[in-house]
Amino acid sequence: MNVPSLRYGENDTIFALASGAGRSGVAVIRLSGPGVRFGLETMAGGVPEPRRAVLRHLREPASGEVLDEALVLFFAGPASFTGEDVGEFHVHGGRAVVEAVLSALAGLAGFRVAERGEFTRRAVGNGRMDLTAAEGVADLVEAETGSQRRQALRQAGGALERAAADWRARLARLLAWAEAEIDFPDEEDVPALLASVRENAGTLHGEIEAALAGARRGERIREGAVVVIAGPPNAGKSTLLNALAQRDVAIVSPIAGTTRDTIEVHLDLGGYAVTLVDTAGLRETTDVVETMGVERARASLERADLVVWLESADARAEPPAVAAPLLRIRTKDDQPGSAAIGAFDVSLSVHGGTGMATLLARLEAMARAALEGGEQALVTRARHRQELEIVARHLDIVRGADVDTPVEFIAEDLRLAARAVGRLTGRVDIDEIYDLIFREFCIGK
Ligand SMILES: Nc1nc2c(ncn2[C@@H]2O[C@H](COP(=O)(O)OP(=O)(O)OP(=O)(O)O)[C@@H](O)[C@H]2O)c(=O)[nH]1
Ligand SMILES: [K+]
Ligand SMILES: [Mg+2]
Repeated sequence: MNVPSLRYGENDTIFALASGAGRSGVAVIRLSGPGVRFGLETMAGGVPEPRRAVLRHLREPASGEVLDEALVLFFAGPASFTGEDVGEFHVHGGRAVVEAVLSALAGLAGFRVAERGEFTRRAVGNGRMDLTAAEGVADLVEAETGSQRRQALRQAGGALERAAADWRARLARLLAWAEAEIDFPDEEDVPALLASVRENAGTLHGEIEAALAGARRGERIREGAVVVIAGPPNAGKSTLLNALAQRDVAIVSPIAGTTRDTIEVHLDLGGYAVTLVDTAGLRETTDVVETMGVERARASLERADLVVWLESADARAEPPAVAAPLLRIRTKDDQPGSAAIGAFDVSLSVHGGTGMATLLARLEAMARAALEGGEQALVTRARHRQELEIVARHLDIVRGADVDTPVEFIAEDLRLAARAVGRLTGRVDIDEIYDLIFREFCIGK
């Protein structure tokens, strides 16, 4: 595979702390590259049998001082995560132990600290996985909810990689037919050949449209559905946000116009990731800062997957027209005059503790309805969607071609479609795409 080269030291042996920073029971230090055997011999007194954990003293190479007693593992390339020789030290997770082992490694010839995502980048470079699977690995590390974990696991396991490889192979075959026709034109065969190319392009187009149909759910599972709390000033929006987040995130006060910025909180709603957004109360105002807050609130309403509209007896207003589904809530149920508020879906009082369970159940049901099945989605990022939309556009042109369409035009559309699939999986030279993706990784992955 053709992979952009790293800025420096592709042949270096890289190492990093692969487990979390800070004190822990066990810390895992990972090494990968041509010097791994040498590193294990120098520090652990030998190279263990592949995939067999052995207990060894780790020594500082120069002084021979014992740094720790560690579990040592060796994975011989190419049957390893990166495709290179890989080693692991499972050491006691104290800061001084980790520091000592890392600085001993740094002293070995040809060894250096890994860049962000470099282990996975090498895995892609060595054909162990494609870019979409690498993105799945990054998502797995970031997963906060069950649905995110399941989706990431499928993707890291190559669900989109396999589909894309199949699409690309079929596009290549169609392209080969079209190019053969350009090189060896045979007037008689043209209609039959064109019919076959059109039919195959149509089938492929259908499969890609089906993948795109699940894209929104896939992306929402990954990023979290956006639930926006909105309403007039003092309706109790920030109070509700704090109650749902179970901590004091937003300032609450009896002064109308307290919240100005949007405040975001990540919640796990019945296994689905949700970003809950508190907004400034919507009203006409001459206060410059509050006006900016109201503008931000309106922008949030536009990107909402669900709007939770709050009203109370002392803060009444009709909701604005929004594209997303809207849940109308009557707050401060404990207040006199609440009954005067008509049409609402849930009535609650954060102070009185009533109605909260009903609201949570409604929110969970709406999240489930919006996202269920999303963990099966192939398309989980805007990047995937954008490339596949390009593929679909070109295939749509090909399937609609007629006898008068020059075969060169058909070939060009097929080529552009294949190139977009190539960008999706990383089987092209595009440094920016790599940088975009691997920037999200932490060191040691
Ligand atoms: N009685 C009663 N008062 C409440 C309840 N919830 C909130 N309040 C009060 O209503 C006032 C406004 O609450 P906030 O949460 O700041 O309202 P907000 O909608 O965020 O207000 P802005 O940010 O200014 O738009 C505060 O004094 C809260 O204590 C409730 O359930 N019952
Ligand atoms: K307030
Ligand atoms: Mg507020």
